[in-house]
Amino acid sequence: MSLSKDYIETVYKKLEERGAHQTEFLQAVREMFNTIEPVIEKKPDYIKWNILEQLVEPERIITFKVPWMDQAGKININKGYRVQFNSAKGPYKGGLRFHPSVNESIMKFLAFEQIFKNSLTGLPIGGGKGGSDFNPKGKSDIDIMRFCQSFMTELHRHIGPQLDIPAGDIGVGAREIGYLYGQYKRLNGSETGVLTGKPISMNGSLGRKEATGYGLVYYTDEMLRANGKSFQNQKVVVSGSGNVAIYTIKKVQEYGGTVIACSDSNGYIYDESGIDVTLLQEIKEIKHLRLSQYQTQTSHYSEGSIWNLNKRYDIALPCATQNEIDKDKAQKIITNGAYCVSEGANMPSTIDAITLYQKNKVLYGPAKAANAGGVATSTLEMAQNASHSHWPREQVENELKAIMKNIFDTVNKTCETYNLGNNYLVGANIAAFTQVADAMIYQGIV
Ligand SMILES: NC(=O)C1=CN([C@@H]2O[C@H](COP(=O)(O)OP(=O)(O)OC[C@H]3O[C@@H](n4cnc5c(N)ncnc54)[C@H](O)[C@@H]3O)[C@@H](O)[C@H]2O)C=CC1
Ligand SMILES: O=C(O)CCC(=O)C(=O)O
Repeated sequence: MSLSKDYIETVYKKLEERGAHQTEFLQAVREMFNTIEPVIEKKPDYIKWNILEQLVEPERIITFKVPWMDQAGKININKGYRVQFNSAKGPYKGGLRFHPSVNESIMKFLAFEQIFKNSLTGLPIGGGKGGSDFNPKGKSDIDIMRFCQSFMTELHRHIGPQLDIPAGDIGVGAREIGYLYGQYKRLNGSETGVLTGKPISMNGSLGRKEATGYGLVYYTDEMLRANGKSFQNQKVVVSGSGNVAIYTIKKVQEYGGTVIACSDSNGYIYDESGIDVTLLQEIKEIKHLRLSQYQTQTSHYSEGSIWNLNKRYDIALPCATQNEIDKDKAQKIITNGAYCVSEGANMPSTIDAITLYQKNKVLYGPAKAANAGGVATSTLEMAQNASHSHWPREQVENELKAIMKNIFDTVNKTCETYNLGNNYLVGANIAAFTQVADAMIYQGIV
């Protein structure tokens, strides 16, 4: 075994021994560690500074109790988290997730991914993530507000515009960010730059809501065009029907593709003539109903995973949740004819699924590059708040487009430098890792 391989495996083994039960976090680290041997080999300083061991240990994990009384007078207790993982590139930045599956492993994997994603944007932001095992599904506005107020009553002392700037993720949209900000303001006074993804009337940025989905399509379009293809006349499957999925579907349609299926956690709709995104928005974004309520003359609803669909399509855009595509589902996607998988969700593909994409020469856009448009636009929101300005939609969208193109160019150039062909996963990981690791070395042992 080479010195660098030996170093990588020693650090991983130690991490595994210390927390074997944190499977999602270990998976995210394994996926990164599988790809960085060439840079560790090239730069002995990474071993000298023990960068990998420094990198996998969060700078701080805040865990707290979130007690709240619901409308019926029942007292509920949830767990709250904020993982402040790495600040080498700037203040901690990353979303909040409210979902019953939330635990420390999921928070750590998301924060770990965020470090590298944020670095790829080229903007001065470190990596963090937070959330709660609170389930917002089916809750009234009053219950959501009470939970958010209690959550922020603790979180407010750990965040700030120069320290840590949370935003949304699964289960946290503009409504939740609004309630969280209201409580922050009661406790600390006006400080608009402390949260992003705010409603527009509360100094949020135009274009933030659409940014992750639009950014995914901009990034994927760059990747397709670099390989002589485009969205034009392509059949596309998008998982999820939340924030990222809806704006992905919208932009794919603008780019000439047809989205034939989308899903929620219960099932999926299939419509060969294309999803009616206006109807989808009405059902999911406005009325917060189940996807089974979507009905047109040509649509069919089925229970189960969308990745079990047996139809021919060209491009798969997973936009729901982690590990939604395992090896068998990846095989099905390939058998259905898809030549491109590009990720809107964080870590939607297992390591075995990724290996299968690579064996079958599937064009693969890894999440940390492909879905970076949301956090990039959050940083544009921070810039607007800090300069007491409000940019027109066109300005935000142009900046987002330029950032996504720049991310693809950086990844592509790294592929050229390291002779990786179009292995964009390794290109993205190496480009992101070197940025963060070099910044850490400049700052010494901190
Ligand atoms: N909102 C943002 O700006 C960003 C979100 N992401 C990632 O995108 C993904 C989706 O997030 P959002 O759209 O913001 O959340 P959301 O809460 O608006 O929507 C989540 C969607 O995923 C579906 N879903 C959740 N669990 C599922 C499961 N086990 N199986 C199938 N479907 C499931 C839900 O039904 C819903 O349609 C997540 O992985 C998130 O981390 C990534 C970058 C930024
Ligand atoms: O907008 C942000 O700060 C965070 C977005 C996010 O959570 C993500 O990129 O996964």
